Amino acid sequence: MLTPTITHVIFDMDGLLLDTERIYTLLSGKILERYGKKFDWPLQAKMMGKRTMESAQICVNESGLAGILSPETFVKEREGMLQELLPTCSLLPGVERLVNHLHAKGIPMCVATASCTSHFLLKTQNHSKIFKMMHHVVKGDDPEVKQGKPAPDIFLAALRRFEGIVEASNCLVFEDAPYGMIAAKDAGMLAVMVPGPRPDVSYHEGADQVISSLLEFSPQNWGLPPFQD
Ligand SMILES: O=P(O)(O)OC[C@@H](O)CO
Ligand SMILES: [Mg+2]
Repeated sequence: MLTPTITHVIFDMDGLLLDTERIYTLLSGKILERYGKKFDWPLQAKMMGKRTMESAQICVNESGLAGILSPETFVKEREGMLQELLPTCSLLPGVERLVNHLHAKGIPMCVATASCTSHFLLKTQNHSKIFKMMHHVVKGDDPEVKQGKPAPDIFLAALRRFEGIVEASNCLVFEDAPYGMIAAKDAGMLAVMVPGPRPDVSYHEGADQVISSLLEFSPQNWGLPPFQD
């Protein structure tokens, strides 16, 4: 295969840069338990990458709680626990090494996350060094993002905010979620999936490469400068 020429990188955030999906899983499970329901991976896969109210609506509907638990109540019951736990999130393996490397080599990078601004601030408050290296961040509540993932809007908005004219085909997206993968591919970009600890390969559909963590990523395979170490 010809080595692609990647000139720009777009990072998803939850479950890709930060280990926040475990917090969402824990809290969604806690709330559903109160209503005698279980939170499982197929449901999580439908929620990952979705914006707050969209993911709450999916959770309530798919758990058969429509009419019993409203998405607004679900979000309200979860909010207090999120405020407490989100600032405790850590960087996922390989993030610091890759972001520092690309920054040192002058590769423009940005973040495209379904996270709303208030949650973004909680999640990143202890990781400013990493996020300072991003050229820009597009969040789920950005006015330009009409539709959330799996629509390509957020990645197209991220593309437009780089300096100069950048081709989607020269952009590499890193994502953990099936809907995020669809969004990246529909935006005309190349995409590496880091699916996290889940065995079900059916969710890897459409990825140009699947790796178990960013520690496995080889920049030179994408036309990016190789690691020195
Ligand atoms: O950062 P991403 O993975 O787009 O998702 C955030 C969203 O799942 C949390 O509300
Ligand atoms: Mg994600």
